[in-house]
Amino acid sequence: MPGHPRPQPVSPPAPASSGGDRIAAYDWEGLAQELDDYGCAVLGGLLSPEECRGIADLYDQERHFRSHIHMARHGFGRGEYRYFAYPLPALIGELRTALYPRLAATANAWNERMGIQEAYPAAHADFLKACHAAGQNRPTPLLLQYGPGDFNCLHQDLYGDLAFPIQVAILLSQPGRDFTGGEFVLTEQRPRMQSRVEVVPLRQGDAVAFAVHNRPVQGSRGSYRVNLRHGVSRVRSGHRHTVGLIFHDAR
Ligand SMILES: O=C(O)CCC(=O)C(=O)O
Ligand SMILES: [Fe+2]
Repeated sequence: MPGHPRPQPVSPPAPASSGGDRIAAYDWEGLAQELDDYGCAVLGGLLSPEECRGIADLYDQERHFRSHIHMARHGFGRGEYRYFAYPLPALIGELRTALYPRLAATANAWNERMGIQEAYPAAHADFLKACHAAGQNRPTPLLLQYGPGDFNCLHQDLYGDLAFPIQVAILLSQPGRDFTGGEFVLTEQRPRMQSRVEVVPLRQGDAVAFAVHNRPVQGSRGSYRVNLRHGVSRVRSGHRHTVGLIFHDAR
């Protein structure tokens, strides 16, 4: 149109990189240090807003899931979630497989410091084989949905004897626009001391990796073991979706 700058041709969107490439691009030395220091670490911008919406939209498509939990019925809080069925959506499966070896390095170092004999294999497929041999066959990645007033009580996602000690949650909604409140929180119970709390600020598409159960903390006289729980504070308005990536299968 005369007098108007010509719109630039719209270039096709860059093809999304695979889950594996994305995970490899993070500074894992830095993330491992954060996990050691605080029991949690944030992977900023793991998913694009479009991917977040695409995954959140799966919530109403029954065929992707094996079970549906209403948290209030179990005393878990208020809100609901669904466990994915196998096969997992491709991106979720790729991210879980690619995250595992990075987190296993930290998990193995923690076990050594805590005097726990167990060592996690380098490949997720091998860890899943061990889960299956222990009778834990059901997939645990989940999609959570919170509305106004909903919250997730402090808990630990342990589903059998075999448990991988670090898990990941990805925020799919945009704080401030889609919801308010609904902060991800972690508590750390320390032996003979008062508990410590961590509130993790997340943007849409950010992931937080965190200790599920126990981790070692460096004290002035060696390491001591702390007991963690995670949860979500009350959603004050709007709707909040997250994906949880748990690395052990469930009994
Ligand atoms: O909704 C959240 O941020 C936490 C969900 C959760 O408990 C989990 O992924 O295990
Ligand atoms: Fe959880």
